[in-house]
Amino acid sequence: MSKKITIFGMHSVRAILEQHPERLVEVFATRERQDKPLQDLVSQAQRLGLRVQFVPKATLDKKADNGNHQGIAITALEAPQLTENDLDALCAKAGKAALFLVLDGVTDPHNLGACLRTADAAGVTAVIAPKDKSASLNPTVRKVASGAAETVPFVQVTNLARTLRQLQENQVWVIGTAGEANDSVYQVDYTGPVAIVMGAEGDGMRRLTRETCDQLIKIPLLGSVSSLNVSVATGVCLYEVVRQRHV
Ligand SMILES: C[S@@+](CC[C@H](N)C(=O)[O-])C[C@H]1O[C@@H](n2cnc3c(N)ncnc32)[C@H](O)[C@@H]1O
Repeated sequence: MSKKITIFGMHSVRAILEQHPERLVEVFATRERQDKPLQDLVSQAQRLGLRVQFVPKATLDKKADNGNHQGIAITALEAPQLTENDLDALCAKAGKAALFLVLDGVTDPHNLGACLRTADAAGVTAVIAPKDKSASLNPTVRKVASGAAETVPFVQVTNLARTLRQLQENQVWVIGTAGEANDSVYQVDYTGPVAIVMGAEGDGMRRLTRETCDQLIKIPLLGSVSSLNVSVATGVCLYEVVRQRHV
């Protein structure tokens, strides 16, 4: 039986209503807000046959752990957990278009949420992260992801270096990112199946992760800072892939 989770905020709730209505258990909306976007979402839930419970704002504040719920929260069944066992099938299904975002130890929920949001926008096949020492899909991540945590497959693996080798066996070219790399993000051909590996906020990629990559790339930095925020760097890399594949 799947665990029940709380999801809040208009975008995240809409993503579940539209993409996974079968996972919905309960819907709570605030009595205090009557605006049209919220009413539309409530009507959408009611059309699905769900009973919407109208509750005081304080009840939603508590459910969202004081996060910005925008007047709506739901209880939903957690999506089935994906692991390394699912990767071969994901590679086979995506074929040449496979695009993986690998996060080696991103621990800040806001960064994970922002990476998922960008991954969704860029058409990523799946986001991969190690089970340990990484942020997991908590309510803050889901809210920051703006619905993307409900749409992008999130694969949690036991051993990241082994997972990168598994991707390589599936003909995926594994590209690590590091400020001191020789090649620029703009010099690589991303038209075949690729995985882009991002490092942790503080230390970057771990040694074994870095050594397993087929190639390392840097994003040129022209000012005085020594690195970009990991979610910003993710956006730069993924959108170079999008530019090459779709523009
Ligand atoms: C805040 S940085 C980590 C900085 C860390 N001190 C290091 O040396 O990698 C977090 C991650 O964002 C990505 N990143 C940030 N700036 C980058 C750059 N200029 N080129 C390539 N990747 C970058 C890398 O994935 C990096 O591991």
